[in-house]
Amino acid sequence: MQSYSTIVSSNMTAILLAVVLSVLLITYLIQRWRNRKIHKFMASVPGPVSIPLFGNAYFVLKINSDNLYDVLREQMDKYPNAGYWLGKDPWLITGDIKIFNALLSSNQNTTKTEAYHFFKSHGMGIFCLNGESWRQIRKIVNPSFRTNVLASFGDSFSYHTKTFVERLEKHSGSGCDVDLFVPVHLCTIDFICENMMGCRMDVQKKNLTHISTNLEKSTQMIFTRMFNILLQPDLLYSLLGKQKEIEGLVKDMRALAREMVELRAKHRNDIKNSGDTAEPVQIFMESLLNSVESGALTKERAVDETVEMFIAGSITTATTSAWIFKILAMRPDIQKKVFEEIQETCSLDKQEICLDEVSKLDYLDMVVKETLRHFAVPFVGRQLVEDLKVDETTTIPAGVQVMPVIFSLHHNPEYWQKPKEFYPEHFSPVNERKRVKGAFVPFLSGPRHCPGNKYALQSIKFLVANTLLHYEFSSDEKSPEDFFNADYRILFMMWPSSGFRVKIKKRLVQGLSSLAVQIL
Ligand code: HEM
Repeated sequence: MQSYSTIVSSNMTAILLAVVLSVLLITYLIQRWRNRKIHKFMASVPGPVSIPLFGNAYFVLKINSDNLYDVLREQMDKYPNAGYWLGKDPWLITGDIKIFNALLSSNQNTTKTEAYHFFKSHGMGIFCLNGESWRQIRKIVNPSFRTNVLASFGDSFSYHTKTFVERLEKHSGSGCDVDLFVPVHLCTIDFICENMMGCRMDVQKKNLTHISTNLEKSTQMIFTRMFNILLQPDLLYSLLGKQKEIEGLVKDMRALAREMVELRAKHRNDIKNSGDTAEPVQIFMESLLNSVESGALTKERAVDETVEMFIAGSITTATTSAWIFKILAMRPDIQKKVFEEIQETCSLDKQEICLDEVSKLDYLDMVVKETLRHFAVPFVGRQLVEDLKVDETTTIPAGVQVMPVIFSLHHNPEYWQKPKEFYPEHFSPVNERKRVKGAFVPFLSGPRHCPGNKYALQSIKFLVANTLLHYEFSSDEKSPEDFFNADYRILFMMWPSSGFRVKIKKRLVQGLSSLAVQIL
C-alpha cells in the first residue's frame, strides 16, 4: 500500500504538471490569438505540410551552401508563392510580381530579415542596418552615384583596365583554361578603391589575391551559417572556432579599408593646409569623412561602411563580368556580335574605348542585362513591420518574413520569350517596351534598391569592351540550353559550379594586333 506522503507527492507532481501544461496552453492560445491575422494569412497560401511545433523546419535542415539553389528551385517549381513555418517564424517565399512591386516600393517595409545579421562578421554597415541608422547612411551614400560623379571615373577605369589586360597576357595562347574570377575581382577592387574611396591601391599590381580568395571563403561561411540552424547561436559559433576563422579571413580586407579611411583623411588635411579651396568631387569617401568631421559618424563606423561598399561594389561586378567572359567563350556567335559592334561604334585609333563610347554599345548592354537576368542576386529577405497591401484582395500582415525570389521572377515564361535560354534579344528596345513593370529587378527597386546600379553597368561594360579589344575567349564547355536547370552555388550572386574557366588568345585583327603590345 502507498504511504500518505507518496500519494500527496504524486498528486502534487500531477498538479504541477497540469499547471505547467495549462500555462503553456494559455500562452500558446494568447500568442495564437495575437497572431491570428498571420495564421489566417498563412493558412490561405499553399505550401508544404507543416509539422506541429517544427513547422517546415525540415525544409531548411536539408539545405547547405552547395545545394541551396537546387532546393529553392525545386520548391519554387512546386509552390511559386508559398507559406513556410520555420519554427515560430512565418515565411512567404514568393516569385509573384505583385508582391515584389508592393514590397519593393514600400517606404515602411525596408527592414531586412534577421539572417542579414550574419554579415556583421564582415562589418556592420548599410547592408545589414535598419531603421534610422540605415536611413542616415543611405543619405550619405546616394550622392556618390550622381551623374557628375559617375562621369569622373573614366581615367581610373582606363588605368586599372590596362593593368588587367596586361595581367591576362601570361595566360594567352597557352591553350590552358584559366579561372577568371580572381583576376577580374582584383580589377573591380581597384576600381572601387579609387572611385569610391579616392585611393589608388593597385591590388592587381601588388597581386593581393588573398583579399579575393579570403572574401570568397568568408562569404561561403556566412551563407552556410544562414541556412544551418546549428551554426546560428553566436556562442556555439565561437566555441566551434568559426568566429575566429572568419575574423582571420577578413582581417586584411578590414586593414585595407582602415588604411583608405586614414589615407583619405590625411589627403583632406593636406589640401586644407595648402589653402586649396576647390570643391572636391563628392565621391563616397568624401561624404563619409564629412559625416565623421561633423560628428554624425565615428571613424570606426566609417571603416565598417568602407568595408561594406568594398564588398558590395567589387564582388558583384566581378561575378557579372566573369560570367560575361564565360558566356562569350561558350557562345562565339554572341562574342562576334559584341566585337563587331565595338568596331562599328568606337574610334579604335585611340586604341581604347572611352566611357562615352561604352555608353553607345547597345548590344553589349543587352548581353550584360541578360547575364544579370540569369545570374543576379537570387533572393533577398524583408521582415514586414507593417501590413503590406498587395491588391484589393490580398494584404500580408506585419510579422511575416518575405523572401522575394529573383531568379523565379527572372525566369517566369509570362515575361520572357525564352526564359531558360541565354537570349540577349530579351532586352531589345521593342521587348523592353513590352515588358511588364517590375519583371526585371537585378538591382531591386524602391527605397532600398542598389545605389550602385549605374556604376555597376558602366564599369562592367568598360572592362568587357576594352578587354575584348585585345583578347578572344573560347571554352571546351558547351553552353547549357537550359540555364535555369544548370548547376550553381550561391555567393551573393549565382556562381557556376564549374567555375569561370575560359581559354584566352590574343586578338588578331588588322589595326588592332599590336594594341596589347603597345599597352603593355
Ligand atoms: C552587378 C552588380 C550589382 C548587383 C547585381 C547588385 C545588386 C544589389 C541588390 C539586389 C541589392 C539589395 C540587397 C538586399 O536588399 O538584400 C544591393 C544592395 C546594395 N548594393 Fe548593389 N549590386 C551591384 C553592384 C553594386 C555596386 C557596384 C555598388 C557600389 C559601388 C553596390 C552597392 C550596394 C549597396 C551599398 C547596397 C545596400 C543598399 C541598402 O541596403 O540601402 N552594388 N545590390
